[in-house]
Amino acid sequence: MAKKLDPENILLITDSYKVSHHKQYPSGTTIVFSYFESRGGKFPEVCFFGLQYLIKRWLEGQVVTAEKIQQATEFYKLHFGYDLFNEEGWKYILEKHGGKLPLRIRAVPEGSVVPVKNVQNTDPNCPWLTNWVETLLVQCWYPMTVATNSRAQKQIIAEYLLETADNLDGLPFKLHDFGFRGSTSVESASLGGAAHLVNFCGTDTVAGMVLARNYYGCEIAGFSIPAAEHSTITTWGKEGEKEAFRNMLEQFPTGLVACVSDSYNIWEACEKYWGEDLKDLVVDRGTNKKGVLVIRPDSGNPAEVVVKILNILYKKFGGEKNSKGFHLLPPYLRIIQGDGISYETLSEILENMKKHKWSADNIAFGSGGALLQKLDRDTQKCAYKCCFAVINEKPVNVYKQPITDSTKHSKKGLLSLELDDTGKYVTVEEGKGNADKEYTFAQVRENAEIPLVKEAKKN
Ligand SMILES: O=C1OCCC/C1=C\Nc1ccccc1
Repeated sequence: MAKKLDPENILLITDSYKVSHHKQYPSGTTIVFSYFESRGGKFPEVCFFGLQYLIKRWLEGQVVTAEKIQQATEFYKLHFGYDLFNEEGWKYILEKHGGKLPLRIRAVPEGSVVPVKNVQNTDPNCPWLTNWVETLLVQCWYPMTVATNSRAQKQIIAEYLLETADNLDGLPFKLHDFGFRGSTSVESASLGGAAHLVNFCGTDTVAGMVLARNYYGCEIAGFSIPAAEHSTITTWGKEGEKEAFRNMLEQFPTGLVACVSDSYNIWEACEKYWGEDLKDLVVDRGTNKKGVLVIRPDSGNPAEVVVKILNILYKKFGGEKNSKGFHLLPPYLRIIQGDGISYETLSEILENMKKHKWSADNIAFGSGGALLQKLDRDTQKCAYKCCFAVINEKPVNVYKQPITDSTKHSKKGLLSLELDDTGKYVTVEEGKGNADKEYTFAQVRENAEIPLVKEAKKN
């Protein structure tokens, strides 16, 4: 039985080819300076988020130990078939820096909507370290892209609320994270779930709130409510669906409760069960116990199904017109559409509601795969490139400009390396091994806030 490897060993968290890179830089290279950027993509603006987690989770403190070096040495000997691994280099970091990484990572504040981050080695003997950590740091593409995609949907919903609702008060709970099960791992769900929570407060992805607390100091970053799933309805049988619904109202006598209602016939569920047989219970729960019933369709064409349900419920429960002249169901009755929701489909649904004079206040959305999973590094074209180096004390601008793809050219030259007053390139103070600027989740949310909300808060 092969000896277990430590999956948290930073010497094993890189691309294999990087293990050979310490032999490939020009001799005399003392500094490698690289930057991370989104070269544009689906969204013109990107919301930067997740670096703090990556640093605290993987790069902070004494991350190098003699045991980890030994383990990596043995592993890479097997992997390459001979001694290629830079054992000396890592031993140097262990001895000189006590196992902390002599790196300087600068980035815009978490949550800000400008995509710039740069990295450099701070010990002239470890120029190969800057790009060793590329593999890990480029994974920042994921939380950044989720936060960006989620924020773009916040913008859409805010616009429709401004047009069809009295105010933006409901915005934080308008897009609920349904994506935990569709995520590739618990860690990616935690990162993506936290990224969504930069923009909203509604989530079922518990892992996201765990990360928000553990890495951004937020005690509770999201909220949810008691809600049915198909199994808790269908176990009552088709004949028992109405009783299953009644049970929901009785088991959760106050507050919001959501009930998926499309197991058999959503039209009959709204018309007969909610609209007639259980109507008094719904109204009483609503008016006397501040209860809100949230009816959840989960199939059919979302834009059509939502409007058809609104019309049925209006016929049965009545409603009112708001200050913008749009219809609103009674305050104890709302809808959540959690099927087929994405940046692309959101507008179709909201536009169809608006066309039929329905306020966006009547509805909330749930999104799963599109929110946390249907993205990749190309969505925002995230890359990490070396743009500057110091070789034999000479500054060198570094760039690539492939003749085969001009859009892949990289920025060149010093983006913001420290200079001392004699114009010499100084290796900034040794990596203290910890992030000297930490952001609270509240600060991240404030940095990411959309202009429409900032405007509304002023008035
Ligand atoms: O359907 C689902 O699939 C994925 C996990 C969450 C989920 C529903 N949750 C929910 C929460 C609050 C109001 C309504 C539903």
